Amino acid sequence: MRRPFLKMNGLGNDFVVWDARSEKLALTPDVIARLGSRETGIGFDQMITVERSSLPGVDAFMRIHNMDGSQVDACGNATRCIGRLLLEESGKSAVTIQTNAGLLNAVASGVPRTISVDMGVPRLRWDQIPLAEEFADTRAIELQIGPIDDPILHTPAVVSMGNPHAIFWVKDIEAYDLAKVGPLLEHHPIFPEGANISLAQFIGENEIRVKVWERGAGLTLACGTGACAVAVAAARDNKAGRKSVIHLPGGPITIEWRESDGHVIMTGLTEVEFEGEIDLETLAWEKVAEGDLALEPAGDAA
Ligand SMILES: N[C@@H](CCC[C@H](N)C(=O)O)C(=O)O
Repeated sequence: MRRPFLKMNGLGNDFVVWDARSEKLALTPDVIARLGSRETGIGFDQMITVERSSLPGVDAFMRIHNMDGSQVDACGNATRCIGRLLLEESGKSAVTIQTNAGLLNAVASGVPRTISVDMGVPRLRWDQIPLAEEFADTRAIELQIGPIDDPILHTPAVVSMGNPHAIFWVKDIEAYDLAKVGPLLEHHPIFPEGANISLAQFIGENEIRVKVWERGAGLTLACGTGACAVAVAAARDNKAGRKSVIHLPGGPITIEWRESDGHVIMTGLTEVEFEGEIDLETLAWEKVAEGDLALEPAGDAA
């Protein structure tokens, strides 16, 4: 059985997107991991399945799997990509996407291929992250790796954007081997559901350089929820204002933690890489059309 898919990315954080609104699709974690492998499969950081939502007024439900086959509740970059597809398809000025982390609204930003998503209210209590033990203040929790008297990394801020994030403030993000320390921190017992691990460095007023080791996916070029979590952690600690530009390896993303209602608004670029088709029995796949095929021509990003 051949099935079409789209390959998209948000600032280089890449996805295979299935439209399962009229024809259901259920892949096992093992098949997802095989498809996600850049050696043997299509290769992606996350797999997104767009399904019908049963909620009135909601445009679609978005199911998210990491490349290792695990299902998760939130993915910022993919929400912008799916928001763009639904906006272009419907011609509406705003769409609502149901996720397991809540309902998220997406609008076109006015800049070609650049979408703004209301990511909702960050969750800051220890049991919402979740953490394995109680911390009254989640701006800097007691956690360190490396020698006790000379830790490599210590006292991260923790934030949930529907998924768990730990943020380590450092002077120079390049001074750390995130591929080495990321897996240790992702699976640290303080995080019962694992965590996405960010290194964050101030490079100017409200300008932060960030690298993310993603739970279930490893180092990615960008993590949208990671960028939101960093911006919230910075503003919460008075290290930055309510609006920051987060510079990820894949490019910049603007995050505003809105004063009026505490919602986090994420604005950044999306890209359609190609359309493909796959035989779901053999997993043999091919590209059928390349390039950013959707409506708007390329332009400068925000
Ligand atoms: N790339 C994402 C986050 C995807 C999920 C994450 N790896 C997790 O396990 O929570 C983003 O753009 O937010």
